[in-house]
Amino acid sequence: MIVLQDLRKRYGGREILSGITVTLETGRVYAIAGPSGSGKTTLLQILAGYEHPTSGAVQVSNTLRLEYAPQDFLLFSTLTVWHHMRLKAAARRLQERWEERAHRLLADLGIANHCRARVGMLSGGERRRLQLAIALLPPSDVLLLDEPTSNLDAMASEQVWETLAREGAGKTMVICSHAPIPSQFEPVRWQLRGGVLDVE
Ligand SMILES: Nc1ncnc2c1ncn2[C@@H]1O[C@H](COP(=O)(O)OP(=O)(O)OP(=O)(O)O)[C@@H](O)[C@H]1O
Repeated sequence: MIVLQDLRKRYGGREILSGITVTLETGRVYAIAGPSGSGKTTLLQILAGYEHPTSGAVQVSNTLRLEYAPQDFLLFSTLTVWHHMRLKAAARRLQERWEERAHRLLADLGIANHCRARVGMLSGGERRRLQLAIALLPPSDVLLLDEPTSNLDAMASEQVWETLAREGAGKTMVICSHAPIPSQFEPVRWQLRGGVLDVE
């Protein structure tokens, strides 16, 4: 379980998040929509531990394994797709059969044929899918996904949602997206507006 208690975030004099209190239940999917600049990424970064709130509390059980797929590409342009999977495997100390799993994820996401390509050569949509494959590679309990289908056409988006439905089964997922999240996820739909989170 993840609990946010009166969470506030200010940048300079501006309050981006204005007192968010919510409980995220294990195994549920949370879809966060909201206008550009409303603070969706900021909220995900706080959940991921990349940003600190200005005030309020974030309680995340320390047994939970979180993986975060950011909106910006945190990738190395001179390394290949496979190098990135290898780096993630090393960072998470994966041992058994991670290569097999990595190949399957890349295939499911439609980028297996780019395994040996340098990331600098990939399109925005291919980078987006690599970013997701990296987040999905290790075992996890919570997936924090920022715009998982941006830069993707309808077919590639479909591949992403299918992969997330399979790989995310039983996990808590928090997904920020301007695109609608398929109803098969039965998401709790939130709107972030004016620093406040409303259930739709
Ligand atoms: N490190 C920072 N320093 C100062 N301001 C920031 C910082 N990070 C974000 N902001 C500001 O906070 C606001 C919320 O940004 P955020 O990226 O969280 O919005 P968002 O809802 O994810 O937007 P989008 O839908 O366009 O991705 C924006 O006005 C942004 O300029």
